[in-house]
Amino acid sequence: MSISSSPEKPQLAFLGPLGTYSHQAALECFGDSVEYLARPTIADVQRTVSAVVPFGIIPQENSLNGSVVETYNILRIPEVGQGTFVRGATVFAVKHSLVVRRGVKLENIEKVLSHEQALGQCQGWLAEHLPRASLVRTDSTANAAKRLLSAETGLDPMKCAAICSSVVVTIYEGLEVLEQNIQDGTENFTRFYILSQGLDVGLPEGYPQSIECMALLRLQAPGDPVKPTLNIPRAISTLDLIVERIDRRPSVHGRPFDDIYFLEVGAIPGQNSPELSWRKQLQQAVDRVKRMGAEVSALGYW
Ligand SMILES: O=C(O)C(=O)Cc1ccccc1
Repeated sequence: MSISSSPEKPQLAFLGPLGTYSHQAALECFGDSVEYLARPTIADVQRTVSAVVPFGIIPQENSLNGSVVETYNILRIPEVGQGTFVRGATVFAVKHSLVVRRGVKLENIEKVLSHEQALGQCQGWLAEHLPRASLVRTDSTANAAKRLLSAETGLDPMKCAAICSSVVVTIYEGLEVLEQNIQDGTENFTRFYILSQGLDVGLPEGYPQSIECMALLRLQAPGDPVKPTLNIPRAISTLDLIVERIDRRPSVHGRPFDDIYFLEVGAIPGQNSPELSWRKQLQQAVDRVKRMGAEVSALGYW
């Protein structure tokens, strides 16, 4: 669904429907400089980024609940780092509400619907206030809220609640906020990656331009099972870069425990040679690790 129709604005795909945290984070970053396109899942956001829709935003990590698994699963696919690239990161403060159909009381609630991240960020509150409720995963928080309004079989909306932003009650008629700030901590932030089609497309107007100094790498042991397994810690130290975070997901090759590593890296201060761009320095580091037999690709720079 688009909420603006100016044809000259570039399009940006986000995890919809309207009212998700992805939507709010995107609005905070890009305001009215892009045309927003809601997609039903995080995977659909990545698939939508193309020559026609050059930008996307996907949740990457939450300060209470950790990495967004669906996003890291997507970062495993070869298309990321070839056509689609990570071009930036932004942090958004997340405050969850318990939202119900108007009139539903806490004692009526048997099921709580939300994105798995939101369910994880509110587990303490749920254990204390709704210990017997069953938890239902949805593709997004605002999708959970919308489902309270549909006549879905197996879901009695008068016995359900959604965890989402209180913003949804201003978008979808018939809902109300029962409880506010139910996340397990006063501080709760989600970090999002900005995606673009191609590496050299300029980011939308208004997005803070900065000197590139970060990158996301995907690192994996070689595919040939007869070769000795790559020493991952040694490969990481051979990069000789600041490693700001490491994530790990099972390999798409299907070899048990042969994981894919994701590294956010930056240059070591003072080691930058001024005549070499960050991308060239990174390429040299990647080549060093490739010579050790690793499969490495840069999934983006910012
Ligand atoms: O479902 C949403 O609203 C999202 O944007 C994903 C998400 C879920 C919970 C916290 C932050 C982002």
